Amino acid sequence: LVQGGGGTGGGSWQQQQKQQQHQHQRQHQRRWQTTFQSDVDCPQAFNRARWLDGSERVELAYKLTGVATLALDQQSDMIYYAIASESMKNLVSLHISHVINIGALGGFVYWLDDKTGVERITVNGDRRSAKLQRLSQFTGIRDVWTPKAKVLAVSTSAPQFSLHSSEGSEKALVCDGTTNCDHVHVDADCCKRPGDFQCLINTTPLNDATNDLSRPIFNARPSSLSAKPSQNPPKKPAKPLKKSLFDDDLEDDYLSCFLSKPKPPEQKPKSSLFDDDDLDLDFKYIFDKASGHSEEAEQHQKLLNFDIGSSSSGRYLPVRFRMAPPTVLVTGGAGYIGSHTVLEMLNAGYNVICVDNLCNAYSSGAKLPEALSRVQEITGKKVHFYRADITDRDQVRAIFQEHKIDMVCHFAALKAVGESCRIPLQYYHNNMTGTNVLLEAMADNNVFKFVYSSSATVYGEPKFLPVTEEHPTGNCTSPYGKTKYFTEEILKDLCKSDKRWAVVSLRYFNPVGAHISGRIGEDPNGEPNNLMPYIAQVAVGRRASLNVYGSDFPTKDGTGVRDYIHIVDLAEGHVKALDKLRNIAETGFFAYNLGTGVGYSVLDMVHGFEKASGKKIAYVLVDRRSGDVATCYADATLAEKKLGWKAYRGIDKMCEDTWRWQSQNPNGYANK
Ligand SMILES: O=c1ccn([C@@H]2O[C@H](COP(=O)(O)OP(=O)(O)O[C@H]3O[C@H](CO)[C@H](O)[C@H](O)[C@H]3O)[C@@H](O)[C@H]2O)c(=O)[nH]1
Repeated sequence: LVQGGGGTGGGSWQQQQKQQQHQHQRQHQRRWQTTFQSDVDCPQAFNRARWLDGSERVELAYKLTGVATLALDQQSDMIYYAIASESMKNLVSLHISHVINIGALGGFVYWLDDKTGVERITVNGDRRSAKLQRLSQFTGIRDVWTPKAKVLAVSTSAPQFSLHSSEGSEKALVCDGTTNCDHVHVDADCCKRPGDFQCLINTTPLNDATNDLSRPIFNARPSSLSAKPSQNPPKKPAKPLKKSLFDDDLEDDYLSCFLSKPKPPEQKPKSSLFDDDDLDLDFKYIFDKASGHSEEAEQHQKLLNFDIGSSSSGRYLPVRFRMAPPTVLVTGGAGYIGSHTVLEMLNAGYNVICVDNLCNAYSSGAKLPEALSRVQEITGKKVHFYRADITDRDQVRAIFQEHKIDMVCHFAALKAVGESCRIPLQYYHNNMTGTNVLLEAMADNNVFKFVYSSSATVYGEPKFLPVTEEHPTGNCTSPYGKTKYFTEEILKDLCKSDKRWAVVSLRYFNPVGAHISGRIGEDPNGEPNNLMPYIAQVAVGRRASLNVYGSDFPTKDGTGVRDYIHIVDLAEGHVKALDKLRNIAETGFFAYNLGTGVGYSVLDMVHGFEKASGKKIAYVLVDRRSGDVATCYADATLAEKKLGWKAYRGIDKMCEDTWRWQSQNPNGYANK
């Protein structure tokens, strides 16, 4: 995955280090023409790599991120060095995505696939054939082709961006200034003509009269470029090339591209880009439509996680944009937390593939487990589902073979504290071996972004409150808790051993509640272990009364105090974690508490539920349950700071939503 231009990076870095940057710019004015003027987040790797030149810089970014970054403007030889160098040997495909920088091909996208070397180049636009063929000869790359790309452009710091139709004057897409534009508003009236589009990266507000919006950056019309396969394997250069690969008429070529008036499409594409009036098209949709057939659509999807190049003019700025969402494998996706998270992920535009062995999820025997079928019904989006066990290596590998997975969100685990004391081996096998199998399959398939479903249980008995992420971990009493703790340790070791891993471990406090629709919720097998489903089942008449474990804790009413968090808040936390992983090249292990920071007692929850349901909850005060602590609640400020996430649904909402689910589904999904 590559962002082009010597100026990879963005303004957060620039803002922090303006002085250094100016110095850097002066020093490298010729070599690195691109300036850094956007306020988009600058991926960490780019920051770290910024003082290195040439292929060194590229290689460093690659090592740090597993993502190839080619930074080039006038130093196009760098492509050659980078491809030929040892550290890039795993590259199989190169996508030349974008042309902005004067005198250079401004953006290059690589994606890793296999360990066989670069095999394919794709390019957006139709003006690079000579260069690509030369690149093909130099590298032995077998296939050079041009997809029918429709190129999109977005702005960063500007309050709006625009994508113009081929006439160059009408607004096609408008998005309000965010750097992460999954969904854009499409003005269907001016998007109906098929085929070609021009990009404008508009760095100033649209109402700025000085900004000429009709000026195209380049023409993204497809061409029929193809190069002959080369028989020769890639050769390492004996010495650096004297001439640039792309030193011929590039600048002219670029300029003509930049300034030329678009030609009408040579042939009518099979379908219009925007052949309906849907005003909420997302980029994936656009690309699926644009590419006309599935392989190209799939290729396009691979190109979507990149930051687009920058220009030295200051007029066109580096942009992070996404034309289609990544594909996330969700293990345990049919469970309580999994299904709610899948729903939020779909709403956020992710493609989701679920795997679940259904050991704790209801299925009527239909293709989809009931919870996921309802998630599809609520979202109107498709979920791919595999009934499979993550401890089964072959099954897991088969899923990775079948799909191009970008990230993994791992919920699949056994979770009952008491049961884990009775059958610890099953817990260790399922929770830890399963995770190892998954991680191995990920690494084998070059997938290194992982969101882990952890728990406040890793803190053991709190030594201080609220519990921050700095609180020591590992003092867990149950085998279940230990599996969460050990897995976190494995993940930390993994991140230390290989800098490509980016892991977010989310430490949940006490998830409760249900989706507002009342269609999905918590449906435990047998007698509930946890408080909220127990209360709900008493309210609905399935159980006679609640046992309140302990009334002599040093708390306001003697009952245990916990940090209950609404399941939808929790699910949104996962989406934020995925967003972080997909947008930032930073790697390593990160743990965040997901809680509200507020503690409620057992009796608070009972009374809250009575209020929401209008039902009396019968309860009996009994002895403490072994292993229960008096009070536990989170400091969740780190998640707010780093993920931009905060829980905002309170106890009333938690109880209301649980009741809606339980009263509409008194016997859970089976509804017997
Ligand atoms: O029938 C019940 C069930 C629970 N409780 C009380 O309700 C509170 C919450 O208990 P839960 O079982 O709902 O939740 P825990 O805090 O014990 O455990 C939860 O949070 C832990 C982390 O703190 C782990 O993640 C664990 O898996 C998860 O269930 C505790 O004071 C408990 O004693 C009752 O009084 N009666």
